[in-house]
Amino acid sequence: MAVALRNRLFALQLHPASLLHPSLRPSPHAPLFSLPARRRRGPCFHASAAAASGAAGPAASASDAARIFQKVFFVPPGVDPAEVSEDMVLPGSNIVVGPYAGHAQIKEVEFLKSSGRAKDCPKDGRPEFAILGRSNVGKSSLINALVRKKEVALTSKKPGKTQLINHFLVNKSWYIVDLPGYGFAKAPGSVRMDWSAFTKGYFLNRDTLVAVLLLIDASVPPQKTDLDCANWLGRNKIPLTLVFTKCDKMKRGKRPDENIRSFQEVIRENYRAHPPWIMTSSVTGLGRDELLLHMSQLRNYWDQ
Ligand SMILES: Nc1nc2c(ncn2[C@@H]2O[C@H](COP(=O)(O)OP(=O)(O)OP(=O)(O)O)[C@@H](O)[C@H]2O)c(=O)[nH]1
Ligand SMILES: [Mg+2]
Repeated sequence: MAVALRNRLFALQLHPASLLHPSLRPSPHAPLFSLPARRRRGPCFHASAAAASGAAGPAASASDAARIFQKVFFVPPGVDPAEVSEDMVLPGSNIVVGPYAGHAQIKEVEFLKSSGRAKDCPKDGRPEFAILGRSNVGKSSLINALVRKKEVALTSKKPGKTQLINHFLVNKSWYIVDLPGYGFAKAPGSVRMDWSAFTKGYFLNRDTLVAVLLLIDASVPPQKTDLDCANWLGRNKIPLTLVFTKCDKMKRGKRPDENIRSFQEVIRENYRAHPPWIMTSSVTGLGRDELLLHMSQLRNYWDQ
């Protein structure tokens, strides 16, 4: 298993996780990792047995370093937590690549429809990823970067550009969903999303939702609205991946990785375990291939 995964990573010309900035490496005090179970279809990605229970499992004979790895990294189904090693982790993330990863490239993408309400969204049963985050965090830009097209999703310097639920059909088989941003208090009432109605109608009832990609602006310190949102998703057992955006930017002398670390420290208080996270930049393409690979393993597992 480990050899196959290593080969796959090598074939993708990814760099080993040892290139992670030291500040992003797991600390011995990092929280246990788990991802909420997928609703209605049984258990989804979860912490290793040892990490979930705190008991000594197969990891008992592993080194301290290996045990820390198993606790802070996202260990997908099909991977024996005791076999996890640094070179199986996607660079700039805490995500281990498992056997469900594959077919990550996007060959074609088409805009399918915009919906004003959750109940108007497509009902064809295809799996989907929702792109969620504050206004201006870079949701539409990330979609364009993922699909490698400039204007598939419309972007703007002004917050509040995306105002409807936009479904993009990828490779005729799954959806990326661009959502309006939250936390844009200045938007006039007519263009402001009714988030309380939306969350009930979409996140809590969308059976085809594989995961939420919660975008966090890494160029600014942790924001309360983002933490509230992450906590809400966690409480409602909706699988999420934290996608840090704008990692190319520096602001107020703070490096993005310091902001990321601060965010993780705060979220740790509310999460029993840490969700998967990944660093990206829509300007430089940082994290693009890695995020697509992660999405492929979530999708393929969901689809089986
Ligand atoms: N430097 C940098 N700028 C970015 C990045 N991603 C987005 N931006 C800029 O941030 C601004 C907002 O980007 P959008 O993609 O429109 O953000 P959004 O989250 O879709 O915004 P709303 O639709 O208003 O909620 C634009 O000016 C983008 O060019 C990034 O990775 N790095
Ligand atoms: Mg947008």
